[in-house]
Parts: sequence; structure tokens; C-alpha cells
Amino acid sequence: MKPIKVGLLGFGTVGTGVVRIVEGHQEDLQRQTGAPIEVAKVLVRDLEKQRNLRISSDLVTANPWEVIRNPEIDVVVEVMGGIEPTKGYILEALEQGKHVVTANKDLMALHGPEILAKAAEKGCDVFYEASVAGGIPIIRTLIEGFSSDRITKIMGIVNGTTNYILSKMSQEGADYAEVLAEAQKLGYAESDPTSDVEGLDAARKMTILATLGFHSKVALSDVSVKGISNVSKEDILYGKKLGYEVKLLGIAERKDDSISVSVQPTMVKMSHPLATVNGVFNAVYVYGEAVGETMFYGPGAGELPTATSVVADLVRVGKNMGLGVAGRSGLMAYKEKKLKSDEEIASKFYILLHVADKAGVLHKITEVFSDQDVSLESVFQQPNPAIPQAEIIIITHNAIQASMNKVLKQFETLDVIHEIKSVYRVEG
Ligand SMILES: NC(=O)C1=CN([C@@H]2O[C@H](COP(=O)(O)OP(=O)(O)OC[C@H]3O[C@@H](n4cnc5c(N)ncnc54)[C@H](OP(=O)(O)O)[C@@H]3O)[C@@H](O)[C@H]2O)C=CC1
Ligand SMILES: N[C@@H](CC=O)C(=O)O
Ligand code: NA
Repeated sequence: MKPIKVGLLGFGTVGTGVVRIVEGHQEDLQRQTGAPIEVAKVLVRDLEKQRNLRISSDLVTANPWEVIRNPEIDVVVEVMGGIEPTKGYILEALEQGKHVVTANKDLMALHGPEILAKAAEKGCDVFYEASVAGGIPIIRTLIEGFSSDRITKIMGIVNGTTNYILSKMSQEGADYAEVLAEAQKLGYAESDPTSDVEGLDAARKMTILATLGFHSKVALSDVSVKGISNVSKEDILYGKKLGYEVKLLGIAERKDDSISVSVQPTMVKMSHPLATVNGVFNAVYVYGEAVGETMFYGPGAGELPTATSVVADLVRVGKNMGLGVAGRSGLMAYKEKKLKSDEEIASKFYILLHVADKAGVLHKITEVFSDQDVSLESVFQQPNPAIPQAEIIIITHNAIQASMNKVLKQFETLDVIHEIKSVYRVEG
């Protein structure tokens, strides 16, 4: 039986996991694909690096063309990351008639349509399950499981690093910088963790999910993004007091055929299932008109969970090769895209203010809200000897962003408000 020969681009956290699973689960994989899967070549950047090799050192190269233009190789698995030179390598591999499996959300969010078009032209498969929510099979769920439904909302905790940080801050009062270093050590973070903590990694994943869920070409630039680097211990503490957990939430909604996609720290009501997702775990909540509410949960990053998705994609390629049906993974983005402006988006809001600790302050603040027709769900005030001022924590009822912006603008003119510390969207 002719083996399915695989060339790996990258042999870091995910690449090592791929080799481990291909080796450890070989018999089961072979039963499904009908042929053995063989890692034939592995590209790395630095040949001198100390590695725990599970393959013959002869297979390791620093020359990309030994993988991409190797006539023996059937499938290129891209787990090196980044946009360039990676995009060029993938396009060349497709040009050479090779199928591609990738974990690269940066690339798929920015250039997915171009890569998928090239694959369709060449009759090759491109699968990218690991690119969103590492070990959760959410991409094939959207493409296949919900092909009969109309999805109207996708809400996700789709970044493992930030969820790990926020959970440790909430549960153990841990220090932000220390937990980030831990997440890096555990192999969860991107090579530049700024894209994790500033929300860009989650925005890339939401771009992919929204494109698949709404059948419209959502661009990364359509996503409004805010990360967690300014989330304070205070926010987490006060959120808890009021019954909320702070989560970095991606929210994609379609209403009256207009789409909005955002990523931001959000107060999630503790009774909502997303509030209970902790550590490196991810979860994606999907609402379909026919199916109603669904939720998918699992590890969002890490060596073996991510590699599970990569190897599952490899099995799919192997099956398609056997059946002669490769090359049909094109992007089904057939709907015109209409974007909703941020100003029109309605939600509840959490606001933390530092104010003068004197009579009449609360009255002035509530007056501003009523001027803008924003009603309040709860207001909580306490002195804070550390500042020394008072802190006011407010949760509003549903209000559109435009009204909230006007409230915040008016707050800036009130001398009793010393600082608007935080403003977050509230869900649940
Ligand atoms: N880690 C995770 O949990 C997850 C990662 N991903 C995605 O998977 C991909 C890989 O991530 P991860 O394994 O963590 O990354 P690592 O940094 O651990 O590994 C990257 C590998 O690619 C090689 N490499 C990088 N750039 C080049 C280059 N220009 N030429 C040749 N080789 C190169 C590196 O070589 P060398 O070893 O010599 O440095 C290394 O072996 C990324 O796209 C990431 O976003 C997706 C889901 C989860
Ligand atoms: N850095 C990413 C890795 C998986 O995509 C994360 O933390 O989720
Ligand atoms: Na996935």
C-alpha cells in the first residue's frame, strides 16, 4: 500500500504533537485512510537547535523547497506560523499539486479566500481545523453540521492564553505578567504574545468563524478589537461581586442581514455557560434559527489538542485522496456582506468610575444616564481608602453604543468624576 507522504513546515509545539500522534495512532489512522501516513520531511529554521527528535535526523531540513517541491510529498502540513514566507510556501505547494493542512489563523484570516481559490483551481484540499479553538472541531461543525441552518450568533472564548490569564487572575488573584509567562512556557501563546493579549489572535479566529457561519467574506479589518492588557484585578473583583466573570469574548452577530464582529473583555453572567470556561479551555456558542442554542467546548491550545485537529485534517485529506474527491473545500462565501456600525450595537454595559466621595455625586451621574435614555440595572458604591475616593460600579440595561458614547463624553465634563476606569460589554 503506497503511504501518504507528509511534509511538515515547522517542528515546534504543534509540529512535535503531529509527529507524536501520527506515530502513536498509526494503526487507527491507517484503517481510516486505507494507507499508512508517513512523515517524509520536516522544515525547521534552526538546524542547530537541541530537539527531542522522534524522527530520523536525515528528514530534518532548513531548505523549504525540499518539502514544497519534493515530488514524493502528497500533503504539506504548515505549522510554522506567520504570514511570509508562509503564504508563498503554501501557494507554491498548491501549485505543485500538494494538499495543505494548516493551523495558521493569521494567514487564513487574511488570505484564506486566495488560498482556497488556488486550492480549488489545482484540485487540492486545504483544511485548517486547528486554526480556530485548537482541539475543538468547530470549523467542520460550521461547514458541515450547520449546513442546513441559518446561524445568527457566534460567541466564543477563542484564545487559550488570555482565558488562562483571566482565570488565574480570577481564581487565584494571580499577577498578569507572571501568568502570561506561564502560558508562554506551556506553549499556549503565540511567538509574539501581544497578538494574544491585545485580542488580535481572537479577532483572526472570529474572522474565520464569521465568514463560515454567515457565508460572507468577513475581513479582519471588519472586526473591532480590544484586548485584556488593561483588565485590572478590581474589574475582576467587582465583576464577581455583581455575579459576572471577565472573559475575552468574540461576538459575531447577524441581524436583518447586517453583520457585526467584535472581540473585547466582557462581563459574562456567572449563570451563562461561557462564564464557567476556565484555563486554556475554549468554548464556542452558536445560535442557529432552526437548531437554537449549541455550545462546543475543549482545549484551545497546546501540543496534543492542536495536533489532534491537524491530524484529523490529514485523515480527511487521505480519505479524499482515496476517493478521488479532493479540491472541494472552497470557501462558501456567497452572501453579500453588510456591516453594522459599532454605534448601532446594543448591549448592557459595566462601568467603573472613580469619583469624589461627597453628597450628590450619584445624583449627577444618574442624571447623565437619564439624559441619554439609558436605564440602569444596578449601581454599587463604596469608599476606597487606597485612592482615596469612592468607586461607583454601574451595570446598565440594554443600550446602543452611540448612547453609551454620549454618556461617557458627558462624564468627561463632570468634575466629580475623577476617572472613567473601565467600560465593558455585559453578556448573559
Ligand atoms: N501552540 C498552540 O497551542 C497553537 C498554535 N497554533 C498555530 O500553529 C502554528 C505553529 O505554532 P507553534 O507550534 O506553537 O509554533 P512554534 O514557535 O513552537 O514552532 C514553529 C516552528 O516553525 C519553524 N519555523 C518558523 N519560522 C520558520 C521559517 N521562516 N522557516 C523555517 N522554519 C520556521 C520553527 O523552527 P525552529 O524550531 O528552528 O525555531 C519551529 O519549528 C502557528 O501558526 C500557531 O498560531 C494554532 C493553534 C494552537
Ligand atoms: N495562542 C493561541 C494558540 C491557539 O490558537 C491561544 O492562546 O489560543
Ligand atoms: Na478547531
